[in-house]
Amino acid sequence: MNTDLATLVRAVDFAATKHTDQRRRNASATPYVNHVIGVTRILVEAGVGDVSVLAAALLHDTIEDTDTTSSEIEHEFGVAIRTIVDEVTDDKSLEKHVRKQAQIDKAPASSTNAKLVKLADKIHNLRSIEGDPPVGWDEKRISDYFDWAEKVTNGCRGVNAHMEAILDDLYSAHRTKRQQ
Ligand SMILES: Nc1nc2c(ncn2[C@@H]2O[C@H](COP(=O)(O)OP(=O)(O)O)[C@@H](OP(=O)(O)OP(=O)(O)O)[C@H]2O)c(=O)[nH]1
Repeated sequence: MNTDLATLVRAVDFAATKHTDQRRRNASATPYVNHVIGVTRILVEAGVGDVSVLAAALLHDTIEDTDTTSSEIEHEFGVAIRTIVDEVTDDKSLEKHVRKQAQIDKAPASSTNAKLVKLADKIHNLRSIEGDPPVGWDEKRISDYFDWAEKVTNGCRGVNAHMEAILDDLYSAHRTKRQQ
């Protein structure tokens, strides 16, 4: 058996099961699992082939947004994948502004693997905000998200030129749009 392929298929199955009742906040309420699959696709297209990073991308919102525990991830997928998922998991018990600041503060000292997942995650969120924003988000909320995401991803630079170039283009296009 190809164990890397098996790990990835188990991760996508696990994520689809855990996120089964969740939807994104866009108008068409896209199934949540589309986000984590999209994030993983961005990594693959950026040349990332490490199965631990790809599996962690598929699982990156399971602890934060479902009943999944860190030990469950470790039991199912091992320590390496659990470590990356833990690193990119926000502490939802914190107040929103503290949690958002923590992402900015934690980014520079994160592992390379966690930075890769963060960059892809933000690319997917920013692209979807441009084309199909969460319901109720006005121009200011969108701009605030771009500004915050830029601070987080600035702390993740130096790990993947392809994704960093995509982000540069997204931030620059958004600035141009804002000035019009
Ligand atoms: N663009 C977009 N985002 C959506 C959508 N549905 C849910 N989200 C999530 O909403 C978060 C951004 O909304 P905020 O109001 O800033 O944050 P909050 O949900 O954490 O309070 C993102 O999480 P994040 O904390 O930035 O990243 P993550 O680490 O949770 O992925 C994103 O994953 C959607 O339809 N479009």
